[in-house]
Amino acid sequence: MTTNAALTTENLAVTYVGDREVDALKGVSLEFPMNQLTAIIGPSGCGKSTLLKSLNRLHEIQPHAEVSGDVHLGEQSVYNTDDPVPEIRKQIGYVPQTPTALPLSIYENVAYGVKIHGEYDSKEELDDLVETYLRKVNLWEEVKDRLDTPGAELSTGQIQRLCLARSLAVEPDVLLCDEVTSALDPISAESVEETLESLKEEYTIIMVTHSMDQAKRLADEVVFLYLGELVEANDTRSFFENPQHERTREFVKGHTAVEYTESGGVSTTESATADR
Ligand SMILES: Nc1ncnc2c1ncn2[C@@H]1O[C@H](COP(=O)(O)OP(=O)(O)OP(=O)(O)O)[C@@H](O)[C@H]1O
Repeated sequence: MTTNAALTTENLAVTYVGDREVDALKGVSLEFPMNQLTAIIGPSGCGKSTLLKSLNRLHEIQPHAEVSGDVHLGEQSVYNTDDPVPEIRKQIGYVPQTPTALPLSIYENVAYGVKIHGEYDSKEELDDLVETYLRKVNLWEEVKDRLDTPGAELSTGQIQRLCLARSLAVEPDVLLCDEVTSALDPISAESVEETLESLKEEYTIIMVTHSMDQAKRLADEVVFLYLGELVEANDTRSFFENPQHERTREFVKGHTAVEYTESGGVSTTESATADR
């Protein structure tokens, strides 16, 4: 990967210490290049969401998650810092899988974070910001005549783009996207993909996806995890056309599945899927 990294992880490990101890992430060191879209892929349960959420300490809202190692945003440590967590999450935004509008108008959904952080001087400036970010996510033309109506009245795909606009409006350095198209119908998913495509030149985006087709279409870089370990990180073309590791080759050609056994261990199987 390139040395022009927006975000780096150093030996990042996450263990869930609830009823059953799970080493969900095992010492992952990675660089996420600036102004590129990186897709995190791998079989179910391999730690994709855990990695994504640990990048802005979102896993901390779950009980029983222990972390070691560190994440750096540029030179700044995400874990060894006195900065309040909301400030970190402003710099490293997160868009969840399920599109959820705040119980506010379309306008206020976008303005929400900007108002909380107090980063505007006048109503005109806020109006401009709302328009700018609705345009960035290709939603302005669809909603400009009904900005005062509830965000929740939009379609699911529109709400997901509204969520993107809300995250972008606080000007994050990095945007984390957790399977942001998986809850959408194909047409809405396509419009969100088009939005991500248009944003990736300007933003550092890190996206978890189950779809290898989507990773091929959208990603500049691909990170492949397997049972909590980093197997391979490479540019998308090299990753799919010339995988360096046998495990990657197996996944790319057959889609490795992981199943948990009754004793709590894991077994692996190969199965062809339509999702490639
Ligand atoms: N809160 C939790 N408590 C205990 N174990 C957890 C918790 N969250 C995740 N895990 C376990 O950690 C491992 C990694 O989970 P994670 O959700 O990160 O994987 P994933 O690759 O995102 O999975 P999927 O593709 O199915 O969404 C799995 O074994 C999962 O069961």
